[in-house]
Amino acid sequence: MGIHVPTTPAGRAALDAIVDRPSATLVGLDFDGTLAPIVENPEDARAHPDALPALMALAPEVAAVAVVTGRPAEVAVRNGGFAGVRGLEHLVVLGHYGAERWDARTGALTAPPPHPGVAAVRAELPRVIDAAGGGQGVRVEEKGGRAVAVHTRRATDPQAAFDALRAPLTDLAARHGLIVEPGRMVLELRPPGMDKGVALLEHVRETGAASVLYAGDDLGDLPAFAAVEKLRSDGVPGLLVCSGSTEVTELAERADLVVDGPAGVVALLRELAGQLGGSSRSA
Ligand SMILES: O=P(O)(O)OC[C@H]1O[C@H](O[C@H]2O[C@H](CO)[C@@H](O)[C@H](O)[C@H]2O)[C@H](O)[C@@H](O)[C@@H]1O
Repeated sequence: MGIHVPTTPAGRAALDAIVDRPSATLVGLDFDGTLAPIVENPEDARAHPDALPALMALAPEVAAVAVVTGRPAEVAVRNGGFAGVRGLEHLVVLGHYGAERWDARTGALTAPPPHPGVAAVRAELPRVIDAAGGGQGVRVEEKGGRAVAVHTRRATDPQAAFDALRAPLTDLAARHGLIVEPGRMVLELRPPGMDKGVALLEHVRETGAASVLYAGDDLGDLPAFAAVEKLRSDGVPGLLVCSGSTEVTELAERADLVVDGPAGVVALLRELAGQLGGSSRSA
C-alpha cells in the first residue's frame, strides 16, 4: 500500500480498480490550485515544477489524461508547458470549463464563438465595480473575449471585496445572459451551458474509461465531483481528490483523499505512476 490511502470505501475501491486496470482509467486534473500553485497574479501561474515529469510518467500507463480548467485552453497549455511533451501525446485540455478543447496529438484548438454578453459586460464592468466600492486592489482578467474574471486576492480585504461584488456582478451577468462562476477570490462572468461535470462525463464517454480519478481545488470543480459521484452510482469506480485548500471546504468534505495542494497532487501522481509502471495492462 502506498502513502496515499483514500479515507472512504468508495475511494479505496476506485484506487484498487485503477491499479488493477490502469489502461481503462481516465485521469482528470484541474489546473490552478491543483497542478499550479495559487499566486497573486493570474498571469504568473505556472505548473508545479514536478508536475510535467509526474504526468509524463503517468500518462502512458492510463487510458487518458485531461486537464479540465476554467482557463482558456491555450493559456493552460502555455502556462502548463503541455505542448510537445514526450508521453503527453494524447493529453487533452478542456478549457473554459469544457467549452474549449485542445488536443496534444494535433495541436488543434476548438472553441465556440464568443458570447456577445461578454463584450457588453466588459464595457460596464468598471462602473459596476466602482459602484460596489470594490475598486481598491480589484483586478480584471481578460479571458480571450470568452469570459472575464474579477479578482479580489489583492484587495485590502479580499473576502470583503468578494462579498461586496458578488451580487452586483451576478446582476450584471444575468442582464447579459451570462452566469457568475465563483472561485478562490475570483468572480468569473461567463456563458452558461457548460461545466466541468458535463465536460468530464463527455470525455469519459469518448474514451470509454471504466474508472476515473479527478483532482480539483475550487468551487468550479464541484460539478466534476458530482459527475464522478454519478458515475459511481452507475458502477464506474471514481476517486475524488481535493488539492487541499482552507479557502474551499466543500471539496475537502466530498473528497476521498485530501492532499497538500499541487505538491501533494504531484506526489500522488508520481506514486500512482510508480505503482502502475510495468504492471500488466489489460484493455
Ligand atoms: O479551473 P481552474 O484551472 O482552477 O481555473 C479557475 C480560475 O483560476 C484562476 O484563478 C485562480 O488562480 C489564480 C492564480 O493562482 C489566483 O490568483 C486566483 O485567486 C484563483 O482564483 C484564473 O485566474 C481564473 O481565470 C480561473 O477561472
